[in-house]
Amino acid sequence: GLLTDTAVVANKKYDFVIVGGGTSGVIMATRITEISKHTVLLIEAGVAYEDIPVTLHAPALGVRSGSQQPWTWNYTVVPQIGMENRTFTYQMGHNLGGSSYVYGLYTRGTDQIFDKIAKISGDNGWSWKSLVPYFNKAEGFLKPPSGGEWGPNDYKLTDHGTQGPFNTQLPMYPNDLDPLVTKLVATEAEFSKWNNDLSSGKSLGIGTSQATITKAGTASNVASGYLTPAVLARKNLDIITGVRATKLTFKASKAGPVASGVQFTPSPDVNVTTVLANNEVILSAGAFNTPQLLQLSGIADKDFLKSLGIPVVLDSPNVGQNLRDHVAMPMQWEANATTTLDQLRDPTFLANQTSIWQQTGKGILTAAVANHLGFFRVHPNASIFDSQNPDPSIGSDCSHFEMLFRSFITPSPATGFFTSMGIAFTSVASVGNVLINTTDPFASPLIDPKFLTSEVDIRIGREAIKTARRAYSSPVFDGFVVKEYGPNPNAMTDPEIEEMIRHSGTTFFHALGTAQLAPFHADVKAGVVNPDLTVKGVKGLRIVDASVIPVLPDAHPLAAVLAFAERGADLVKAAWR
Ligand SMILES: Cc1cc2nc3c(=O)[nH]c(=O)nc-3n(C[C@H](O)[C@H](O)[C@H](O)COP(=O)(O)OP(=O)(O)OC[C@H]3O[C@@H](n4cnc5c(N)ncnc54)[C@H](O)[C@@H]3O)c2cc1C
Repeated sequence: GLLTDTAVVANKKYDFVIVGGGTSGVIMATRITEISKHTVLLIEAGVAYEDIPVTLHAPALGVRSGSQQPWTWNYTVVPQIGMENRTFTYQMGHNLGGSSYVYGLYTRGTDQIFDKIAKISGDNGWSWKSLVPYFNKAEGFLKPPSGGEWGPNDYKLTDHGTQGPFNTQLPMYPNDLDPLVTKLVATEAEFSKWNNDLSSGKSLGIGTSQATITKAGTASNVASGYLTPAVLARKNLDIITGVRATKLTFKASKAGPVASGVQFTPSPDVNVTTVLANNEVILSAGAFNTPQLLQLSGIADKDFLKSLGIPVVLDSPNVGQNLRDHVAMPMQWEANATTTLDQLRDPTFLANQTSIWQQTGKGILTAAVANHLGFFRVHPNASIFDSQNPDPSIGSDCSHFEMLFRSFITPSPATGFFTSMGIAFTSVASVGNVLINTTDPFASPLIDPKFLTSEVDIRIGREAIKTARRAYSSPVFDGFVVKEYGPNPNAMTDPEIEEMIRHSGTTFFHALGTAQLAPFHADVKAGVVNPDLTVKGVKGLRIVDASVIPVLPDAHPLAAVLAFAERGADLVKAAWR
């Protein structure tokens, strides 16, 4: 059941103790407890699903949930040397359901990414073909009504799951941009590649987005999707929220350290409670907190641990390294429109729409982050790659950047209506890290994506911005797009555009890779976990979350995280048959 009292679980033993009730942790807990002999405790630091205000489950409002809330971690990255030493906030989910709820686009990425992961790990189970059943297992795609409402072609499903707990669907709320994007595809050669299904494994081209929205018009969330009343009623599953895991405990064995349990506490001034794991401790605390917890527990580079006075349990130099993330660059234009989401800044309009949404699950509050998006490679004539700056994309089908056609900007200025192009650099060369600088488990780890420290990322970004401007300068948008608004419409030359990127770039919130997987035969110098996600050099410890994914998909990564967790659960079931 759902617990909040630490006394209930103190000194109890479970077969599996899962740390982090986010995207991956919820899936792990749900799937493992399908086997009735396995007992599971899921520990979540953040708030219960019910404690997220109801209106934030409206897709268009969740987007605006912002930082400094009980349901987000409110992290800030360290000053970014590639970004004029700026910092920016990083709102990882701090709630049962984790980061699955905070935004809302579903994209699986290009097949070559997963085939590369299979190659790196020496495990064909991580290939695109092997993962499709796991993508499908998680996904509950709500089929669009037949007919050609979305895009120039009828929407054709390739291989999607329709029975899974995590709902996806085509956008529920059309906007003024939709017919214009369709026309752009039909009339402009550069943008003529239409993609019927951006999640087919081939992602290049413009297509209708797949949004993480439920049938009821709420934002999809693993907590509401997986943790049904029947699952919550399972006798072999306990979930405790509002408590933070502070350390893993170990016992010695001939074969090396064995993870034996987890210490946790609701706040720094309350003594820790220890809970023991018969079979495994599973870390699903996400790309920042999983490496933090490993480091606090003595699993990291030994010299680094010694510098902080932490006893070394295992010298594992890659813990916290290989942080990968997408740079985001929002480009904004004034629009000759009255129906963009900017309307929501009017309190009366917002109140009316909130009531419509609450009563019917419909209306503008069901609007997706973007109704159309496109994945692109840089123009072949751009010749931006050379021996010093090789192409960072994983394969020739992978995108270099993405453009989201959006019918609003955030924060919305006091007056006026806007349209924007959410740009992400989807093939990124810069690599960062997440390292603690204190033994205080309540302190934030130092999050350093090292954005724009690779020259090639700037070059790709410049091409992306020029491409976005070419798109919105098409005559197709005459009468709708008025003029460029931000972040710097005067940045025209390459050095000016570079300055704009360094000055205004931020994250697309797609961090992963900080406990990357490596082949079974390779030691800790190659990676943190084995292909079955067990931690190298320790027994009884597994990591299942975004941290293990060694290559950043050229897409929004939630779909990949869902698939990794679904397979991760099968790997656990197979190991403890
Ligand atoms: C703002 C934002 C927007 C995003 N938008 C999209 C999008 O539109 N499309 C997309 O595909 N992807 C998106 N992503 C990325 C995607 O959501 C993540 O990659 C994915 O959810 C990560 O899953 P996870 O299981 O690794 O971690 P999470 O889902 O973050 O789960 C980790 C959980 O562990 C808990 N936890 C952490 N430390 C502790 C501890 N010490 N003790 C107990 N519990 C702990 C956290 O509170 C959290 O609930 C977005 C991410 C963010 C942050």
